[in-house]
Amino acid sequence: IQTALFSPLSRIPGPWYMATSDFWLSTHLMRFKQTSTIHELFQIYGPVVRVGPNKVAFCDLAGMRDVYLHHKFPKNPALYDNFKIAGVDQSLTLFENTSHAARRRAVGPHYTANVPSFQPVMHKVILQLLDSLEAIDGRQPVDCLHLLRCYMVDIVVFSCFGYELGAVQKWTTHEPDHLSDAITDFPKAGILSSFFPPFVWNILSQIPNARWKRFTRATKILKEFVAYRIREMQEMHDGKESADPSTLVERLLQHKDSSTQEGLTLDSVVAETVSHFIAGSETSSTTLSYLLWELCSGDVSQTLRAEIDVAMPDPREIPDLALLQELPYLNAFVQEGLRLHGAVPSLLERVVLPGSDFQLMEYALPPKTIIGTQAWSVHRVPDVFPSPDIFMPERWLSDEPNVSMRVVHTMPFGLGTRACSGQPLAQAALRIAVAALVRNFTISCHASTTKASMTMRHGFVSVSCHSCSAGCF
Ligand code: HEM
Repeated sequence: IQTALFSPLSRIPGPWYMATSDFWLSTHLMRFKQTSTIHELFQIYGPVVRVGPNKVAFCDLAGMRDVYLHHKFPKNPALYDNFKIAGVDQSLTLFENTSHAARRRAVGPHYTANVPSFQPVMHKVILQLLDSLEAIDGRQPVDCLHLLRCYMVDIVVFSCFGYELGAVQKWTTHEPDHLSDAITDFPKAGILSSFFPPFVWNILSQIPNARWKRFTRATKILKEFVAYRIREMQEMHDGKESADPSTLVERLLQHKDSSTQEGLTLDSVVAETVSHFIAGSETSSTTLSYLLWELCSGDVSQTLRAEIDVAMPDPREIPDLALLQELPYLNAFVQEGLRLHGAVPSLLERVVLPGSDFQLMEYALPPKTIIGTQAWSVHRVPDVFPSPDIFMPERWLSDEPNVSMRVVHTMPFGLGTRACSGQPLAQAALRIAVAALVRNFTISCHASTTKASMTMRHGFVSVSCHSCSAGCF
């Protein structure tokens, strides 16, 4: 009664029961439906909805800019602490803006400076993937999400360590790949474990089933892999610093804070690197799977194929990134895929700071209110994106009216200082894979891949609950 009727948030519309307890929203989160539930609430209650005793969701451009760009409110620790790596912060989870800015100075330049130099390896991996598919020759359907995850794992591991893991090769030869499994398991195990006290989770993790044990030990597997490779790199360099660090780990090991001159602890380097494995592989491969799903429809794939056939005369010669980034229909296709199927569609929760005197539309929000918007809803505002549920790359072509308005209404990589640092790598990997696959294959859906099987399930990132849920092609 107190929180529903007498809280400063009681003027904000929303279902009455959601104002009484966070339990209701959690039930949707547990069923991987929080994002679509909040989207439905916007349609019923309007652009500002109270979704918990202390939580407000909104879908409004001015609010979006205010929260993420102007006020730069810190992240809600209750959500983001779940992504700490064995209790250690990484850039996604750092609460406070100053410590985040320092970490970002260590990480950010890696992706802005080095991505073009990763191209030879990205080309090598995608050619291995083409070879594997050619060997199958359309005789059986391919679980694309799994294969594309291997593609991304190979790229992200190379970007972190300069080491070629061979995940796509292992996929081809059916070798077990515990690292790729651990990357997939990590977010699901994180969500599941957050519903139990640690001692109960520890007991559950003792259940004697090999696959279940690996699931519950996902963080440990990732940490051990990263720590081992870091030791190997340190021994290789034998204390010598390379002048121009080309891998993420080298950059993190060399980093010194500009004011204190202190470096990062080894635990922080491990946590930061593990987080890039997870943030980079699952997100990009899910988005790629959805792009393939859209390619199964005739018109889009024909227009894209016509453009790529010209840009890529030799099907085995992947063009330079600079050229791919100039292809208007490929760009529009990727942009539209990120709009409809971006892998982080959910509430990016922030906390209103004391003293900020924050006003969201006509509502004054007290300090410590949790607020956020979600890409899923922002990307479906019908006034900005007519027929929002239809996949229509044409809406991004530069001669279309209102393209610049659409650009400011998109946030697949988040917004402001906390936006995705890996965006240049993701954008490159998406373009290279789409161009190579479209130039070499005709893609069609297996009977098991339906609209229902492709319905997105989302926690914080979109998750696939069984191996085929994001597409057999
Ligand atoms: C299509 C692919 C991707 C999507 C849709 C995506 C989306 C996002 C979003 C929305 C955020 C901000 C989350 C927030 O505000 O809470 C984020 C953060 C982050 N992403 Fe990505 N991401 C993708 C690929 C990647 C890749 C390839 C990497 C690196 C290998 C990466 C590394 C990160 C990191 C380190 C952060 C934390 C940034 C910070 O707070 O400083 N992401 N990503």
